[in-house]
Amino acid sequence: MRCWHAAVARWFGQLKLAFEPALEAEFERATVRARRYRYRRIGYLQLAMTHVGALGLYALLDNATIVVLATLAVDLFSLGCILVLRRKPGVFVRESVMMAGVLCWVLMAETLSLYAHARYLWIIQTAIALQPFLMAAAIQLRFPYCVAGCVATVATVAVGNALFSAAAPAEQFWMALVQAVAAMYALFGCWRLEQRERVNYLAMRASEHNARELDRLTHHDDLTGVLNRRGLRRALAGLSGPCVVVLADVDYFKRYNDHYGHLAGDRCLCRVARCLSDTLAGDGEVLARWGGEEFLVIIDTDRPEVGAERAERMRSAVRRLGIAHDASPVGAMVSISVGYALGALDSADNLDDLVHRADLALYAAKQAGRNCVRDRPASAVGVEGRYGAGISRA
Ligand SMILES: Nc1nc2c(ncn2[C@@H]2O[C@H](COP(=O)(O)OP(=O)(O)OP(=O)(O)O)[C@@H](O)[C@H]2O)c(=O)[nH]1
Repeated sequence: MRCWHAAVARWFGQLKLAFEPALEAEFERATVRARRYRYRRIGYLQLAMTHVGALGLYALLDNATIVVLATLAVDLFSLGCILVLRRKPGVFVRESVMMAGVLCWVLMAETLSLYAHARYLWIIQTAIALQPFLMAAAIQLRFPYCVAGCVATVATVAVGNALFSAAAPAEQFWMALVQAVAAMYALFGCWRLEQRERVNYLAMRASEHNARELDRLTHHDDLTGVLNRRGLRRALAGLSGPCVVVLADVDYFKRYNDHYGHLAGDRCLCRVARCLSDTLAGDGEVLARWGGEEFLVIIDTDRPEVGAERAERMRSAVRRLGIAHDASPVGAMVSISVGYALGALDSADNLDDLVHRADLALYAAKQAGRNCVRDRPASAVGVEGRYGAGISRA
């Protein structure tokens, strides 16, 4: 019993076609190219089919002029559709034009049926009944437009039959039945195809999201969101030339963890990472978490003074954050020590060498009392002395 209920609920759930509006617009954007391409292809197909159909009608009808005129009308309409589609119209114009293209066929068949011998009428009427099939199976109009198209087709045929058809009432009833079944089938087919397309779209979206997430996890640090080592190597792949490597390390971070707890330590690292990221000047600069509480910045420059300026900017920015660190001997606030080195990046392979040189400078900064900047090799930059008060030169 429950199974039965669940199946019905699932089926009704599947009947829903609509995404929320934002997703609807995204779906339209994602599928519009394929749709335009398919519609154009159908336009060309319709041109070819019109001519094949015209040959058949020529054999059925005595009146050649009306066949030529009807063929010409459909030709012009098909070409018009193709031209409109080339101009990349919005969804309303695009779907309406295609729907009108189908109706054009219906009208042509209705007009021709006026001139048909009574014994051929059923052929033409069946052709009319097949129009909604064409819509659903080949054109695959968006569902609301398919509904409008089917209603318009059935109405056109009903009015045409009532006013002009020479068929007997019993024949008219069977023809109407065939058309109704065809229209229902078309609606169902169109709904099913669009439903599939939507489900596929959602699956594609989910897999793209997963791929992005995998990429993010592989190349970014989970805690701070900045690049990790692997991400940094990828960002540097293919780059070569002079650069400045800046290595920053949070001072007395073990004490911070011990004093405030590991979670607070995590939050502190996140704030420091965001702060360092804000100090980057643009495309030529990359920030990564090198490990634990160490951050690395690569600056695409051959001028050591740029490295000195950027390193000092990082140091003072972190200090300005004003994160309390009661266990730190360096002014009861979180601070970083920074070392930088100028070098040449031949490939991502010699990155370790450059980092090693920056690490030596960082070591010098730690030796100098922390919360300061040093370069590599011995020529220390007394940053506080140069940019402000406090830490002395090593
Ligand atoms: N909360 C937190 N702590 C971390 C993380 N990664 C590394 N640490 C801690 O960072 C601390 C680094 O300590 P040390 O290498 O001794 O350096 P320090 O205490 O900062 O001292 P100096 O660098 O010499 O100023 C260790 O206690 C690590 O546990 C992390 O992701 N989160």
